[in-house]
Formats: sequence, structure tokens, C-alpha cells
Amino acid sequence: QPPPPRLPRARKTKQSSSREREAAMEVGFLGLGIMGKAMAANLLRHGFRVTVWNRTLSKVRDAPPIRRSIRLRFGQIDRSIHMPCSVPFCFYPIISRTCGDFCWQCDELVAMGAAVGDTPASVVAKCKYTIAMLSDPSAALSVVFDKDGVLEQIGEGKGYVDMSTVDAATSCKISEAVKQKGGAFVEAPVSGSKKPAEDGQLVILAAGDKALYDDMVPAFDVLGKKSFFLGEMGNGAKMKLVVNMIMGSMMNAFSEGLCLADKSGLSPQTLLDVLDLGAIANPMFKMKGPSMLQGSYNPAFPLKHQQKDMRLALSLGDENAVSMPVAAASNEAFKKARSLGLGDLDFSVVHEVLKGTGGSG
Ligand SMILES: NC(=O)C1=CN([C@@H]2O[C@H](COP(=O)(O)OP(=O)(O)OC[C@H]3O[C@@H](n4cnc5c(N)ncnc54)[C@H](OP(=O)(O)O)[C@@H]3O)[C@@H](O)[C@H]2O)C=CC1
Ligand SMILES: O=CCCC(=O)O
Repeated sequence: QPPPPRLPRARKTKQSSSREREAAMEVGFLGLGIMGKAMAANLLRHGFRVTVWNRTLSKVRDAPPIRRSIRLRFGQIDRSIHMPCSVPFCFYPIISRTCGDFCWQCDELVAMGAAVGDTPASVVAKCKYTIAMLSDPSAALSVVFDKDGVLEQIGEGKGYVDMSTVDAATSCKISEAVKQKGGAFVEAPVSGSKKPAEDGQLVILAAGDKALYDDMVPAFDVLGKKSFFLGEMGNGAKMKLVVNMIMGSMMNAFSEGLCLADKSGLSPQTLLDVLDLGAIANPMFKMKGPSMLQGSYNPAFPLKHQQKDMRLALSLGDENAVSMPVAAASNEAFKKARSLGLGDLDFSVVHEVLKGTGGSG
């Protein structure tokens, strides 16, 4: 028997009965990265029929019907390993205990009942509603406008929902093109990272076509703990960028504080305890602090995406003549981390850069 999926079981809430009524809803899902995989899994667990697509199809197709692809992590080294068929399943847990954390690749979604689309266009052709969760503006535009993209099949009676973090201009461009073809579009970036995505505890920041938003509420109820409808197209993107600009600046201040405590002879662990009891206690410090002290940066929110968000937020500041020196300095630290090859690790790895530039030396 293959081992059970790693993701947690579905959470039951008071909204379950309305979810169950909508359980037959069919959705497409484009982009199976850290967030997309967890979100698609949640929809499947709640009875949605989901057709997935990912640019790198091996993430979907490598293993079914037998799971034989595992990811091994040794500190900062993260490798996907394909086990030969001759390695029996019963050895996998032993390998994982020996080698550290592991997770099943996205064939898990197929094992949970997902269908696989060949292209974004084929997913849209099959599904009335399609959700995307892609890395950045260029990925979001490519999946819509390129050959075999969303635009080829979107039209009357179909809805497209982009939950990626992008800028307002990207959302507006996609919205215009989808509307021209007769389809409906909602932008719906999310607050919350890998764990909230696994637990259906995201905060959804939607804007655009209100009728499509209303249609999507059963799915949003599964994916998140709260959805905001923010009005005109672009407001979702802007809200998300403001939130992440604050988060990125906080992470820099937090890292500097850990360095300062350490350098001035205080215990950084005691600093975490003090922070957690005071007015600036927050889930991010609580969750990231201990792993940062251990120098462990398995990616929940990759640094390259946080830097993209700082860049887009600074550009929003430019457009509106808002001076943001704190965000600008934080962006420099994230850029430095990227230049050192740390972009795929968790954004808290900026701590290592700050240590190197004067922190703990
Ligand atoms: N991780 C987090 O904590 C959070 C992330 N976000 C945002 O959600 C989005 C996704 O994040 P996350 O899942 O972490 O990112 P990942 O880097 O894990 O996944 C990115 C996804 O985008 C796909 N992709 C990248 N470039 C292209 C392209 N040119 N064409 C088609 N597909 C492409 C990747 O496909 P492939 O596998 O082929 O590379 C992958 O499916 C980002 O906008 C991020 O800012 C929002 C909230 C939290
Ligand atoms: O965009 C990523 C946000 C991560 C979070 O809200 O914890």
C-alpha cells in the first residue's frame, strides 16, 4: 500500500453544508508550485472535480499509478529523486527518516482524483471555472496569451481567476483580454503561506467581476478563512502588494533585531520569548524565528517571490509618489540574497545576508 498523503485532512466548519451542495463544481487549476499544489489538494479533498496543469508536467505525471518520486532535503540542498521501481514502497519511510524531510511530488494530486490537462487551453475548454497560481507577472501573462494559453478557449459562460501575486497592470491586461473574448475575470491574490494553503486558511483579496466572484465563493470558502471583494480590477493586486511590502520590511527589521541581540551579548532565543509576549507578537516571528536561529530555510515563501513583491510594491509607490525608504532598504537586502543564489529558499534567509553585512559577521 502507498503511504497516505502528507497533506492534512479536510477541516470541517459551519460552511460545510453549502460546500457539500457545491461539491460537484468542476474547476481547472493552473500552476502546481508550493501554493498551487496545496490549494488544488484542498479543493479535491472537499469534493471538487479538479483538472490540473503545470508547465513542468513531470510534477503531475512522473509517478502514477505508483508513487515513486520523492523529494529529499539536506539542509539547504533540495533534490527530487526518482526511485527505481525495484525499490519497494516499504523502504521509502526508512529512506526519509535517514535522509530528512521528504514529500511526495504532485502525482499525489492525481492519486487524489485530479485529471490532468495538456495545456492551459485544454483545461479552460473542459472547465467552466479555471484558477491560476503562478509565480509572477511574466508567468501569469504567458499562461494567458501564449500559444495554447487560456485566451484560446475562454469565452461566454467561462470564468478565469488568477490568484498569483502580480501588479495591477498585469491583472488589468488579463481582464481586458478575457472580457474581449466574452469571459469573466477575477484577480484573487492571497495572504497566507504554505501551511494556511494546506489548511484552507488563506485570506483572499479579490476584485473584478462580481458575478464570477459570487460563483467562486464555494471554492474560496474551501481555500480560505475569509474573502474580501475589493471592487475594481487591480485593487486585489494593490492590497496584496501593500501587505507583502509590510511583511518584507518586518522580516528585515526582525532579522536585524536577532543580529543585534546576538552581537550585544543577549540570547536571541530570549528575544523571541520577549517579542512573543509583547505588542509586536505575530505569527510570522513565532513561526520563522526558531528556524532562523537554526539557519534552516526550507521554502514556504521563496525569497525570489518576496523580492518580486517588494519590487512591484515600490513601483506602486513610484506611481503614487509615496516615499518608502524602509521598503527600499529591505528590497536591497532581498536583492542581495538573490544575487547570492538564495532566491529559492524561504524569504527568512535574508537573515543570513543581514548577518553577513554586520550582524554576526
Ligand atoms: N509561497 C507562498 O507562501 C505564497 C506565494 N504567493 C504567490 O503565489 C504565487 C505562487 O507562489 P508559489 O507556489 O510559492 O511559487 P512556486 O515557485 O512554488 O511555483 C510557481 C508556479 O508557477 C509556474 N510557472 C513559473 N513560470 C511559469 C511560466 N513562464 N509559465 C507557466 N508556469 C510558470 C511554476 O511552474 P514550474 O513547476 O514548471 O516551474 C509553478 O507551478 C506567486 O505569485 C507568489 O508570490 C502568495 C502567497 C503565499
Ligand atoms: O505572499 C506570500 C505571503 C506569505 C504570508 O502571508 O505568510
